[in-house]
Amino acid sequence: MELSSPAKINLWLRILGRRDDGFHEVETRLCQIGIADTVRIEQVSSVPGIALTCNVPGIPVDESNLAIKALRAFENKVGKTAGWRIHLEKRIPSGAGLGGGSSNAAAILRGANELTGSPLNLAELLEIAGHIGADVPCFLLHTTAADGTGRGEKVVPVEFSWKLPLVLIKPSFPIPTPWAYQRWRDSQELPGVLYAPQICPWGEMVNSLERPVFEKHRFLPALKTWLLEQKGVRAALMSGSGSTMFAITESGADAGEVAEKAKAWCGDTAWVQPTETLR
Ligand SMILES: C[C@@](CO)(OP(=O)(O)O)[C@H](O)COP(=O)(O)OP(=O)(O)OC[C@H]1O[C@@H](n2ccc(N)nc2=O)[C@H](O)[C@@H]1O
Ligand SMILES: Nc1ncnc2c1ncn2[C@@H]1O[C@H](COP(=O)(O)OP(=O)(O)O)[C@@H](O)[C@H]1O
Repeated sequence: MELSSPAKINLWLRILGRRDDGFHEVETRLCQIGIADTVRIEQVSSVPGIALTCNVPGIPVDESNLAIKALRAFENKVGKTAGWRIHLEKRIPSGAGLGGGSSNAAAILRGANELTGSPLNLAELLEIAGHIGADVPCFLLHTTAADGTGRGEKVVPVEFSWKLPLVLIKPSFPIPTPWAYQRWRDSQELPGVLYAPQICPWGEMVNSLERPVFEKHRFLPALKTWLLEQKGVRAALMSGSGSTMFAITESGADAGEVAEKAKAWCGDTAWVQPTETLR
């Protein structure tokens, strides 16, 4: 079975405070976008085991891979094991704040469930997904957008009718999600950088994690400021815990032009990709 595993951006991510369990209470809107991995999953035998391959070196293919974590969690829930083969054809950059690993985990849950006669309902799949990662449940819903609360794992579907042209810019450095959250409370805003919500027809775009991440990675506030000065850019924001910065443009043509300028501005260190939100 072959499944598409889309990336996401966060149109907003507000941290409300730190919880007793060490996680942070958030309010976020996650929107799927037109960049996707391809996940292939098949049952190959009744002898228990998981063989995972991936086209990108550096992505772990051991038990730490979220795709394997998802399949293990699925088997534990249904109480059966089998021999599985999984292949990940990655296009989503890793450590990018685009939910690539989380999306792969959701695709594996969907695929394993379908291949075994759908023993689990959506609520059961969502419950498993929430224990794999905060960004996994949103990819199980039948809408391309979701609002997350709690750790981000409590999701409700959102009918999102905007097809927003985007430019994604991911610098060469990844940002570990735990690091960003842990530094949020004691972080400070840098002078002259826009952190305030950007009021748009599709919502108030803001990301609380910009404050800790921008303190350390000064390239990102400089990039955000530069993007907001470009013709045709309506808004710019970091996605999730970063390092991807995205700009929403007036048109697809503007997105293409800003992408070309961004490649020149960033040099060849960044991954630059025009795309759009799905609806
Ligand atoms: C929820 C867990 C962990 O307790 O499993 P269960 O214990 O229920 O089974 C899951 O592993 C899932 O946590 P985790 O694997 O860390 O993945 P993510 O949700 O992506 O979070 C990564 C890390 O970012 C930080 N984080 C993330 C989200 C959030 N709202 N607040 C945070 O502080 C935490 O340090 C967290 O450990
Ligand atoms: N299937 C996967 N795809 C990508 N990264 C994965 C996967 N499984 C585990 N990882 C690890 O998770 C981290 C990044 O996860 P990813 O979801 O791509 O980034 P983000 O959470 O920032 O969107 C990296 O440390 C990577 O090694």
